Amino acid sequence: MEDLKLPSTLQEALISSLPASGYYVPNFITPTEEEQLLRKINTVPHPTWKHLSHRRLQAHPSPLSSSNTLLAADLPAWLSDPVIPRLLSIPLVNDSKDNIFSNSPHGEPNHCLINEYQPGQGIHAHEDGDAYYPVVATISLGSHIVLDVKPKDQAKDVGWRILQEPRSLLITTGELYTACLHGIGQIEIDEDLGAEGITNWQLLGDQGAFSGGQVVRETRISLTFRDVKKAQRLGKVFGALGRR
Ligand SMILES: O=C(O)CCC(=O)C(=O)O
Ligand SMILES: [Fe+2]
Repeated sequence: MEDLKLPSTLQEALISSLPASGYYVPNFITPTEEEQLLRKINTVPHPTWKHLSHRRLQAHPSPLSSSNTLLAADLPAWLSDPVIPRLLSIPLVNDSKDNIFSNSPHGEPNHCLINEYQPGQGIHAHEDGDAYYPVVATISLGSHIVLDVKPKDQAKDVGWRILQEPRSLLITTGELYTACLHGIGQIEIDEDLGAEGITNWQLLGDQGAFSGGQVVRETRISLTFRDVKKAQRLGKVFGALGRR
């Protein structure tokens, strides 16, 4: 049995050097769970992947409509279990029943984007916008990656680098979601890894794997779980059409 050591509250996982709030949990899933997820993701029928120039992606249960509405449906069980219950099991603070999605419109994630990056691929600096409740829970599979974060306010000449190990969970919310941009460099080797440049260095599960200062990327898959604010059940959509 592979043991998981989850933090007893999210405060233990707070990345304190970042604008509020980012949380990092190494080894959020086991190697066996990682393998099972990768197998599922890689055996979905080919058309499910949307190919972009610098990555490919799947949207579950489906992509958002042009008005940012989700056709509400359950996430596939292989994607939601055990990840979502585990995520919701971590209290925000001591002696609280609240978790990171307690105040979101649906009380839990209803959407998951799966991004795949080959070494040398990335995603330009962007914000995730207001289609979603401002919490993103990202699980990394297959390889580490560095997420670059900077304030939207260009006058602020600062930035942070978050190292995401395989099997880790990163939660971005608060100011980090609303006032910052995030992106992933299109490079094959991450360099300058260490306590100086990596903002979550003290929270890593295996600092030793990165202490040489540089690591070659392999194929990395991210699962980004979010709560889409506008979600409509199919019955309601048809009902509305019928009334026209
Ligand atoms: O792959 C990641 O970790 C980031 C993906 C991302 O920023 C997005 O899908 O909006
Ligand atoms: Fe994003």
